[in-house]
Amino acid sequence: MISAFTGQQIRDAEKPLLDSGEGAVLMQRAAYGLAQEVVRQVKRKRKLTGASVTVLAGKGNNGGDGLFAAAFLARRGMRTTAVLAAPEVHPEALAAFTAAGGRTLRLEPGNAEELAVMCAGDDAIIDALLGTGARGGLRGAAAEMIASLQELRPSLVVACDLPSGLDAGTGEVHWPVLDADVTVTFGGIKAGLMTDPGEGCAGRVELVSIGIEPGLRSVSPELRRLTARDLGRLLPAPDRRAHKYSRGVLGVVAGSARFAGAAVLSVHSAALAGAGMVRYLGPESAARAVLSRTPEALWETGDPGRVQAWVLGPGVDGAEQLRRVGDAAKTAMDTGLPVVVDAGALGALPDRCPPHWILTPHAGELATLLDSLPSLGEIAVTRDDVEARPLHFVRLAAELTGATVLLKGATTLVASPSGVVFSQSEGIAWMATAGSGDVLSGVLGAVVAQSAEEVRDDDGAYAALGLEQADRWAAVAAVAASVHGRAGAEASANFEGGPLTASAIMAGVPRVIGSLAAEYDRPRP
Ligand SMILES: NC(=O)C1=CN([C@@H]2O[C@H](COP(=O)(O)OP(=O)(O)OC[C@H]3O[C@@H](n4cnc5c(N)ncnc54)[C@H](OP(=O)(O)O)[C@@H]3O)[C@@H](O)[C@H]2O)[C@@H](O)CC1
Ligand SMILES: [K+]
Repeated sequence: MISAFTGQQIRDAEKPLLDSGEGAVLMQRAAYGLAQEVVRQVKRKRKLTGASVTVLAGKGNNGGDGLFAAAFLARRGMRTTAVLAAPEVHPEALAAFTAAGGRTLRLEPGNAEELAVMCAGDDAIIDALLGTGARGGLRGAAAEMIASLQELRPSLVVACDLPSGLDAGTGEVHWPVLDADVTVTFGGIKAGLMTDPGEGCAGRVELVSIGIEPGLRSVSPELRRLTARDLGRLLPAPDRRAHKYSRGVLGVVAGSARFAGAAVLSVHSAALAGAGMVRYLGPESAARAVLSRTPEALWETGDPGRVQAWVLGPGVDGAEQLRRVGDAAKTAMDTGLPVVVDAGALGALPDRCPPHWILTPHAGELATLLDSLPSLGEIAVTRDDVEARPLHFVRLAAELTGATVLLKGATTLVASPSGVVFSQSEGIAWMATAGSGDVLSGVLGAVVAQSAEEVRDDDGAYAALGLEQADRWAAVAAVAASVHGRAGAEASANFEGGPLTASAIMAGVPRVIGSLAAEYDRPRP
């Protein structure tokens, strides 16, 4: 599992080392790691000697890291320029930079655009204006220069610790921000690099170890991300004694006469993601479409019989389907079954949900959901608000509803009611397509139905993540989000990176699950 921390958590971990006089050593390690990454990137395109690099240096230690890194690059034969964005910058770093032969220019009111044009053609730019000590975003000439550079699209931007203007803890962004190709981050990954909009500005994230890591081991991370290895361990797989009922039976209330496709996608995805059986509840017209795509499913017209989990809501429309949603929700509440609540069912929630109810809104649906909660008071939340502060709002929704909340997006966040948050980002932009969410609901339903026992087992794979039982449902949802994202990314790769349909995402699910199981060397069923 990858852990990410707030700027403050990182600074707290640094403190004992700073107090014992090791600050300069930490900075050297950070600067060396940063310089090495620039070397690697530049060498992919050309010879290092004579290549040009400009470091944009702010007044704090982030600027210090950048200047020390540039001094190293000057000694490796690169043509180095420092644009100093403050009257005073880190004095030792500046001295090292000048001694290595670097050229310095001062950013002043009036020369921002000229400097941007000058360095936009360089082989690399290091953004070392603001780091974890930033309050708010770039201002004045620095903001002007960054805005101009962003328009000029430089060929390689390496952010020092984090792109300047990004909040290290929340991922909230104070524009303008220069999009990085690579962010070299020190000591621990900053949470703002694993949640939007920050993650969208950070490019690839490289972690450089500087020696503070032992101090972070006992810290509860701000964000968690499951790796392929975690997924291999957590994904359910049947054993030899399995039968279809023990495997996880999923009840699905989805679709309607108008939106039959949502039911088709949700049910078929659940079947492909390994549910032992899927029971479908809906009108005859939708049921016909469901059964023609998934003959394995059962159309339930009366009492649906036993299930291990429910999916409620994709494509539901009209009083009849809403009544089925209400009936299933009541049964689930009475019997303690896990439920995935999507789309049309999000408006039919009880006042308080348990953590094994997983809500799956996108940003607009989350805004509507929050607005409908009396506990939020008079505050109105819009889709733009959620998109600007997804980590804040997904946590708030989980806290106020009591449910686990999965917020769909380029980076998918899943929050437990107590505030444990997972962030998965395997998907690709082509997945923002009609029906993609219906596929996720089916995959999640199948994973939930198969995992319920494992989640409750205090010696099981979910417990091994070190989470309380109520928080483990967020990990279950993260597993499904990751499978969905990987299926989309792999399907697009099969089309040379081309566009996707929801059906193509769905078709990729079994292969992803199979290859992830292999990742953990788990015997195949
Ligand atoms: N600690 C360590 O040993 C290690 C730290 N490391 C590195 O240090 C970075 C953190 O350094 P930092 O604490 O100096 O903060 P940083 O972000 O560089 O500068 C902020 C300064 O700028 C100012 N300022 C604030 N907001 C502003 C704004 N919007 N616009 C303009 N100015 C603004 C503010 O000054 P003030 O205005 O308060 O006088 C503040 O002093 C960290 O990201 C990592 O790269 C690594 O080397 C590993 C070892
Ligand atoms: K920076």
